Amino acid sequence: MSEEEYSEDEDYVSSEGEGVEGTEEGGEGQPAQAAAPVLGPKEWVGLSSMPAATQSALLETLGKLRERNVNEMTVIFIGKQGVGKSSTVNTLLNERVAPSSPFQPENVRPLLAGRVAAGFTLNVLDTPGLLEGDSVSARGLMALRAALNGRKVDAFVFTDRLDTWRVDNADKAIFTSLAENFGAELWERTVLGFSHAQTTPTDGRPYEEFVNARVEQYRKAIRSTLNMPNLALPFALIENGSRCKTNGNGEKVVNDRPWLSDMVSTMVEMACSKDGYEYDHGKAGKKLDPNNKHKIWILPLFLFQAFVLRPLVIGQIRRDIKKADEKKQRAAAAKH
Ligand SMILES: Nc1nc2c(ncn2[C@@H]2O[C@H](COP(=O)(O)OP(=O)(O)OP(=O)(O)O)[C@@H](O)[C@H]2O)c(=O)[nH]1
Repeated sequence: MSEEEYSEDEDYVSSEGEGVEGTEEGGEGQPAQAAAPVLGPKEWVGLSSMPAATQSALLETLGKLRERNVNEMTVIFIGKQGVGKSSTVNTLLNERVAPSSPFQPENVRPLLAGRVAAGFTLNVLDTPGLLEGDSVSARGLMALRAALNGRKVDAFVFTDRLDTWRVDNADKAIFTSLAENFGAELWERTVLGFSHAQTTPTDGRPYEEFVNARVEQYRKAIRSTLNMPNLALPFALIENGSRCKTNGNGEKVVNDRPWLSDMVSTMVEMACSKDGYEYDHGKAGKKLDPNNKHKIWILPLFLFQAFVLRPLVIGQIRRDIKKADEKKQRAAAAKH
């Protein structure tokens, strides 16, 4: 299996190299083991086995960036567990770079795969799920931070399933957490990716209407949770299942549209419309450290204790001692 893993020093590390270890997360989002040797991105071999129509559509779309003298695009898949992030990375590169399984969700991630075609480098990052039980996963956030550190990201693909209708409090907690830890800028560069898109609406309504309703539900939830009513949040449909329909050109289609080239086109539009996202380590690092949470109160509390509470308590003790002494003296005087 050809698999590349993320290295903190912004390089591409192939697990096929000699003595290369995984990048299991250590504390503070740092990989526990240094990975070596360092290799450059590999040729995008999976592209050549895609249908010719998909190949030319992808090269034409990526060519829009080349026209702007941009030779690289970095996209990162984020979202809950089991929503299809790894599968989409694999489908996009047409290579099994990210292990995807319904039973073993906790793979070594973040994972970076850099692939070069016609002088253009496509960097794709897969990250662990952002939910742990009912709460936002600190491990997931740290892995995302490790993936973002020192890297310019052109588009985030916030992935979820098209065929589930829930956007619950846990989802909203993820929206908020991402904004708090990585800035609202992350959401301004986010494409909503809906997997399991080859589905039949259960209520019998037309497919497009069904898709629009799900997309609008999601957008509304994110915009209102973050109080960002003007977030664009373009969307892409994804179908990684082996039963995905194909058109006459052999391209995988959803609702008669070749979804893979449509998805890449949406990513490229995002990359063209905004400067790449750069993570502010100092700012966000503090948020992720639970020990920093209440540090701001340490000094005021100390001063309050030293200059207000302590004198008050000592004063009260002295008064009590004085009162007790006076009482004793009065009792002794009464005896005589
Ligand atoms: N039918 C269908 N199945 C999908 C699709 N995307 C993913 N799956 C399946 O859903 C399961 C989970 O997919 P993954 O790609 O591992 O999901 P993930 O988001 O990477 O999950 P974690 O590793 O838990 O973070 C796998 O069994 C996939 O085969 C899709 O678009 N359609």
